Amino acid sequence: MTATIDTDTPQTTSQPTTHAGILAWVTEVAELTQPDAIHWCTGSDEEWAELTASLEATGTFTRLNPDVMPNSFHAASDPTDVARVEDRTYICSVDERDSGPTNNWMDPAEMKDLMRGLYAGCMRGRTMYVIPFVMGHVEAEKPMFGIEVTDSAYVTVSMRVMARMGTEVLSRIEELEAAGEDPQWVPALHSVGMPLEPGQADVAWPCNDTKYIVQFPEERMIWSFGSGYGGNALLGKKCYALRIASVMARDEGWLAEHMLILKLTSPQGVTKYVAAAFPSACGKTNLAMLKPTIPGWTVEAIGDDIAWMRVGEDGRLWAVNPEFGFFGVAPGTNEHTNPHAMETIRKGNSVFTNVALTEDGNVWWEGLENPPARATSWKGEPWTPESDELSSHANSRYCTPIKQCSILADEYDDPRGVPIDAILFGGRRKTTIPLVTEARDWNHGTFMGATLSSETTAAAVGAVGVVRRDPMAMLPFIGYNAGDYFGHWIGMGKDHDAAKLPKIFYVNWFRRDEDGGFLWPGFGENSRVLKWVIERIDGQAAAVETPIGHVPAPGSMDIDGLDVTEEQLAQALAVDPEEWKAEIPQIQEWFEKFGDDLPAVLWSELDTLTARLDA
Ligand SMILES: Nc1nc2c(ncn2[C@@H]2O[C@H](COP(=O)(O)OP(=O)(O)OP(=O)(O)O)[C@@H](O)[C@H]2O)c(=O)[nH]1
Ligand SMILES: O=C([O-])CC(=O)C(=O)O
Ligand SMILES: [Mn+2]
Repeated sequence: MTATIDTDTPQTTSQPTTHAGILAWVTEVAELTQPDAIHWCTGSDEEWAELTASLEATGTFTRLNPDVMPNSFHAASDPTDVARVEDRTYICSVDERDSGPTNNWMDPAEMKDLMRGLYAGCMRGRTMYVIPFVMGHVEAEKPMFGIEVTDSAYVTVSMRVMARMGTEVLSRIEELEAAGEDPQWVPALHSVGMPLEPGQADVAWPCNDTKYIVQFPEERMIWSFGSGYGGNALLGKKCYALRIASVMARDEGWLAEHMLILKLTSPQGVTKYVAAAFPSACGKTNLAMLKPTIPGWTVEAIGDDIAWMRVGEDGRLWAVNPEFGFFGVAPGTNEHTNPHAMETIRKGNSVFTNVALTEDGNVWWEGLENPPARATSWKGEPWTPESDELSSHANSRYCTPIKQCSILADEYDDPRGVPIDAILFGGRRKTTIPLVTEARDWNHGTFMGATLSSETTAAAVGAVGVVRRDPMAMLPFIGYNAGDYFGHWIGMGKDHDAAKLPKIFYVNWFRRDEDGGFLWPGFGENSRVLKWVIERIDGQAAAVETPIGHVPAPGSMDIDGLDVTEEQLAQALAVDPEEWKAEIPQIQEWFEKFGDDLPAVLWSELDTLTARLDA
């Protein structure tokens, strides 16, 4: 289907669209980037077979043993291209003020000049793939279309797992056009930035030391260069569904958030929906697929990374997961921590990046059961359990179709989504933050989100374990001025009946004792916290009022059969006024960054907290 020929005009698979705007843009990109061939993606199984075979041929993919991981592949990245690059990520708004103090900014015209220089001829010797995709449902009231153009077959294969894509999407765009509507689509340009000269052999993981991940918020446009890593290159995910969508959400009165969505059913058959924002590699996937340890409770997954939430006619906040797959952290995933993820993965049709490859054609990573006697590490070196180095990168990932998840809730397929009862904010903090705290009201909950702090993880390039403010777990993903973003959150409570909006809670699974051990066992045991949250909403569980909000009253949390001492639980739940007083100047410094753009309500919340701690 895709032919590679050496002429000035790229060979194109049969022209699949009559859409003038899309054709014009694809032509413009091809003229700039000079690919050898253009491939319009259909999303078919044949195309998957063709692309994965070509990735095997270039050494990017190793096919796994079909008896253990059917139709699945191992990939190892260049060792320098393993995570999101936050210092190379830009919000190029027309006005610098609109990108705010938490984003990198460059004048859009200047950035385009610079990047056109990088893109010029950058696809020489390669095929340019055109991926029509939709984030969310094609049948949504206003479908959120995108066209990603990329010179990476790895990205194309991964996009097929992570988003609804292909002919079906293009047909829907054309159909809406024909009906006289004006379907919007986000142009998303990606290149690994490594052209091939005639005769030059390719490498398994092409990329470029120069990287730019750029959002043009007013134009709703994305330009990415130099990286093949998920969050930098699968442009439907962080770039569109969070950065660009957060701008759309601000303008249109909804929320685009870094949140999981789960459905919780009690032994009495009462159903609740919970959304939770934790920073990257801080437990969203694990909570979304939780296997409760308390009898009679069930969790079904709806999403593990992104939630788009709109207030419905009933005044409630309705959430959809715009994605189609899981791009999950591999290390630490096992039969105990996340049995449902393991079951999902074992069905195959997956891409594993930067994990170890075993001699029998399987994958392995730190934390998984049954370490192999010998394996090849993610760096391509021989590895044994005695090796000093890790077998897998700390941010190694599996990319797996969501439909394979046996606990996927039926509501996942409903374009209206689900009405959210509770929002959890959470981070990775060794001290200070209790296991669970309930906000007094929407504004207090927004304050909790706006001051959320967490230790940095391997999901982004840079130091790991450094505490930083990560508001609503969205620090790297807010596509505009974070001060305005806080204002938008406050506004949601003002413009709507706050009583019908979700109740907000702050959780911390990561608090430690003096010896550095976790005070709370986490994973399936987090169902006990979810139960308390639901019982608070229903007015059943008791709480104690503290300066920072309501925490579980002694005896109010179900700890039946839990292997935790009273002392440990008390420590996990403790509110230490001295620790909190030490937070105040840090929060103050954080808020000062935003100057006059910080909503006054948040300053009042800080004053209230300070006064309560002093009382
Ligand atoms: N101690 C403890 N660790 C947890 C818990 N839940 C998750 N983790 C650890 O958190 C890390 C990654 O969590 P994920 O669920 O994959 O993270 P995520 O929030 O989905 O991350 P992104 O995909 O990067 O947005 C792994 O190292 C897990 O072992 C928990 O309840 N307790
Ligand atoms: O973006 C990625 O590559 C993975 C992810 O979910 C995150 O970092 O939050
Ligand atoms: Mn994420």
